[in-house]
Formats: sequence, C-alpha cells, structure tokens
Amino acid sequence: MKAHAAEAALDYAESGMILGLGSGSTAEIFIDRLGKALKAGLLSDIRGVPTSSMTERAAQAAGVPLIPADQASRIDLTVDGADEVDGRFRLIKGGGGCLLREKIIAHASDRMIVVIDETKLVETLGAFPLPVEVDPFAFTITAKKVFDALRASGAPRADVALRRRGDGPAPFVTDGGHFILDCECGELPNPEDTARRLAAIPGVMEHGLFIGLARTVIVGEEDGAEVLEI
Ligand SMILES: O=C(CO)[C@H](O)[C@H](O)COP(=O)(O)O
Repeated sequence: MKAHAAEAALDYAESGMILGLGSGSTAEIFIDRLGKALKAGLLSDIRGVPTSSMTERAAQAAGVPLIPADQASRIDLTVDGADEVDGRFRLIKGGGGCLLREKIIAHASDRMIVVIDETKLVETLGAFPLPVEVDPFAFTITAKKVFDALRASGAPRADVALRRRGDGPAPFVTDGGHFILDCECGELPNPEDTARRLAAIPGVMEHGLFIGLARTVIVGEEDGAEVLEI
C-alpha cells in the first residue's frame, strides 16, 4: 500500500524541481522510485533537500542528487509520509523523530504531498501518540508544560513519555540534538488549539501537528492509490 502511494507521487515530480524529501519508510520508497526515474532518464536536473540523516543516506543510495537545506532558496514540492491524517488534511507526524526538519521543509515548499497507506486515515487525530520535539535543557519542566497544554486543550489524557533509543535507557536524540516526548492524548477535540498551546512553550522546538500544510494526500490501497485534494 505504501509503495502504491509513493509511486503515484512520482507523477507530481517534474524535471528541474527542487524536492523536499520526507522521512520514513513511505518517503524512502518514493526516493527509491525517484532514483530509478532519474537513472532511466524519465526525469532530470532534480535536486533533493533531505529532512533527516536517514533520508540523506537513502537518497545517496538511490542516486538522487542533494543540496544542503541551507543552500536551497526555494522548494517546489515536498513528498513526505505521516502517522495520522484526518479529513481536513491535518496530520500527526514525527513517528520517526524528524518532525522539526520535516516541518521546516514542508512549510518552505510550494506544495506538500503526503503519502500514506489507508490505515493512517482517521476521523479524529490522537490515537497515535503525538510527538513533541524539545530542547534537552530542563526537559522535565518542558514535559510538565506539555502535559498542562494538552489537558488545557481538552485532550482526554496526557501521558507524556521521553522517547528512548531502542530498548535501552538512553534518550532518543534527533538530528538536531533534541529529545522527543511521545504524548498519548486520546482523540484531540481541537488540534489547532493544541498546536497553539504547544508552540507557546519555550522548550518546545516543534510539535507533530502539521496543520494547513498538505494540499494533496495520496492513499495507498491494496490495488492502487487514491489521490485526495482539498
Ligand atoms: O513523520 C515521520 C517521521 O518523522 C514519518 O513520515 C511518519 O512516521 C510515517 O512513517 P512511515 O512512512 O514509515 O509509516
């Protein structure tokens, strides 16, 4: 299903484009197919801006030319995955721990296409634990503020847990040197309000609610892909 979505997204890539390359398994399938299209001469003069070190490695392996993010003056199109998508194309992202860089690149792009399998479509966001990227400094204070913000915005619960690296005790550290708080919230009654409250906390670098960024969602199904637009 993920491959069907990723392959359908290739139709939107055009020669000469600067592409934001998202992170995660679905984005990596897109990168693989993009590399194949470049090798086959179906596309040319594409340059990718990776949203994580994992994506950078995947793009190098696929033969997709890259430019560092700080040298990209514009981004035509970003293709990225998501952990949840609701009917208004509000997203939860950050399952892979790359949400700050993913949001910087999505926000800078003329267009964002989200590639998901059909299990990611939800009526209400919140079954997937909301990732919040925080500065390690005083992160327990920030975690308490995150708890308060989630409860104040009507989340039925707010179990805030520091993400660990694998099964060990060491914290997971993002490419930017931050920690991730995974927040089990239950269904979020007002994601915009949740996003506003989280963004107002000084130690929060970014949260995993992506609102107003995606215009196209490609949903991979068993036998193809459906393109949804708003
Ligand atoms: O937000 C992300 C990484 O931070 C990913 O896009 C999200 O977790 C979806 O991943 P996958 O395509 O592997 O299901």
